[in-house]
Amino acid sequence: MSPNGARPARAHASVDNLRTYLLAAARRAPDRPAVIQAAADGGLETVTYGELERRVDACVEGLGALGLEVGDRVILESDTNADAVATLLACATLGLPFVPTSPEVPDERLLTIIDSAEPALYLQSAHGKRTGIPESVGTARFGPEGLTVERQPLPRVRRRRVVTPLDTAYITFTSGTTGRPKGVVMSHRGVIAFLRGAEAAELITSEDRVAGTSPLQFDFALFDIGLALGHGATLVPVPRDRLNWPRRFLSYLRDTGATQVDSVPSVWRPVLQHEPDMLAEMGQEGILRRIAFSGENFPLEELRRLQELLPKAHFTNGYGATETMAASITEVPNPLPAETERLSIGYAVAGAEMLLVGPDGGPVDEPGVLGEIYLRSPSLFSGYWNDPEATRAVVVPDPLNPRSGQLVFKTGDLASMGQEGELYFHGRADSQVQIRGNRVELGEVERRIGQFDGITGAVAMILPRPDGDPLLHAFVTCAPDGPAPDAKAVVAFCRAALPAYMVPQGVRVVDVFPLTVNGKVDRAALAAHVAS
Ligand SMILES: Nc1ncnc2c1ncn2[C@@H]1O[C@H](COS(=O)(=O)NC(=O)C[C@H](N)c2ccccc2)[C@@H](O)[C@H]1O
Repeated sequence: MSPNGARPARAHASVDNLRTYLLAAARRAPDRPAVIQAAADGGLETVTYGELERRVDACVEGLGALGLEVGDRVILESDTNADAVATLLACATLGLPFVPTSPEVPDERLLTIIDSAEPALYLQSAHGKRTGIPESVGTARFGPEGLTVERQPLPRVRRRRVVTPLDTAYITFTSGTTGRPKGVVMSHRGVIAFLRGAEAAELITSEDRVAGTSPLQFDFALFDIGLALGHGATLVPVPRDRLNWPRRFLSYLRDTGATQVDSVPSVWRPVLQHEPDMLAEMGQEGILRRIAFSGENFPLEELRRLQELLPKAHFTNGYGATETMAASITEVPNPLPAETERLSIGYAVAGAEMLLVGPDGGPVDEPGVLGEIYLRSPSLFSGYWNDPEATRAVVVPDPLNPRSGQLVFKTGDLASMGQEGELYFHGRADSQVQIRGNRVELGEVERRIGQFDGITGAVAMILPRPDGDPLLHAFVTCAPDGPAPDAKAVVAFCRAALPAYMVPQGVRVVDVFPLTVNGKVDRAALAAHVAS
């Protein structure tokens, strides 16, 4: 018998733990819908807060019998749905960090994550198809009635008796520009500090139905789960296959009664291209109260078109990194004023603060001057999994008061400040390059190209060349019914308005922009186009 008896450690109900925070509504109103989702028979299924808590406890019982220790990692592979939410809350109850992944993640990437995280257990749903999980990892399937164990986890010594707010809620592996994935370790205290700060933005009420469109390994999905359940509202996970068919996507939003849609900008691109009329109908009915987006800049031409179709909707720009869950939530005026050339990322959520720091390491406090965003936040991550060096590079002493011991997050993002101290995003610091000694504003190049008749989207990027100046290249999408724009004409159009060093040397038309698994424009894939 282990020293603290057979009972696994638990979180005290009165302290910050993802389970207690997200199931608070279950005690207040157990019969309210927590999740509305696609059912196996093709219809819709409603899972109430009471039923969700029952499923959580069934999973806690199954997990508790495996003899795992607080801190043991559990890979959770699933689409976003009620059972995935119940399983991650069961992990939280027992202090088991969940590592979210989804069925679309390729085998070798999952194996890389398993190699790094060394999980005790791998969980997939009853009909999950993944095979080849290493022998060192226990395997089980989760469902509404709890767990079905296939392979017991290896026995481990257990010493912990209590799950504390500092313990890890989840570890999200980001693609990491260096290729080796970095595990962002997020504590219960960090996640809940962010969700509490987000409450002050008053995005939703308990009457809302929040449609989430992100895969589980993208913390936007965890933001949707946290926002919806934290407010006693209803989460409406949109199945992946619905996202690929605009008509089916819009029908699903209508059938589920979604009042808000949370997504990366690219989710709207096919809808704008193929189903503007259906969207306009829904816009007139005013059923979509809010469109919330995050992850990357929303191209202004596309955002303006979306606003024209949804004149009654509120638009919200969520900015920030997984390392702090997010940083700011900013209302975007609808319609966007004609002269607006750059979206505001406003001010940090309640309880946090965005600082602008100049190249000299000192504060930037004059409007219009570029600086790097440093974020002071209680939702700062615990560090990168097993990578103290990478952690030290971004978790740094407060630049304004280095002796205080307070640590802030060095975001790697550039921004400038407006007249009221609100911030405007200018891109990644590491994507700022000089061409012939001039800093290139890729956003400006993209905006100019986007104004060319018939072009519906533009992505500009710098391709470093071994010998000589980097190459400025642009990729464009165009209206399906229009003629493909002539590359030379586009270059001339840029030359008429941009300084020479910001005129792209090459313009290539693509059908659609390639996307990463999280739905962001896959710039590496575009760059490979040019290399080929
Ligand atoms: N609204 C933006 N405009 C423009 N560039 C952006 C924006 N949101 C991120 N980014 C960029 O994406 C980076 C962070 O990427 S990430 O770690 O994968 N996290 C995300 O993309 C989503 C983020 N965790 C989140 C989740 C939920 C709500 C809000 C924000 C930022 O450093 C920015 O460079």
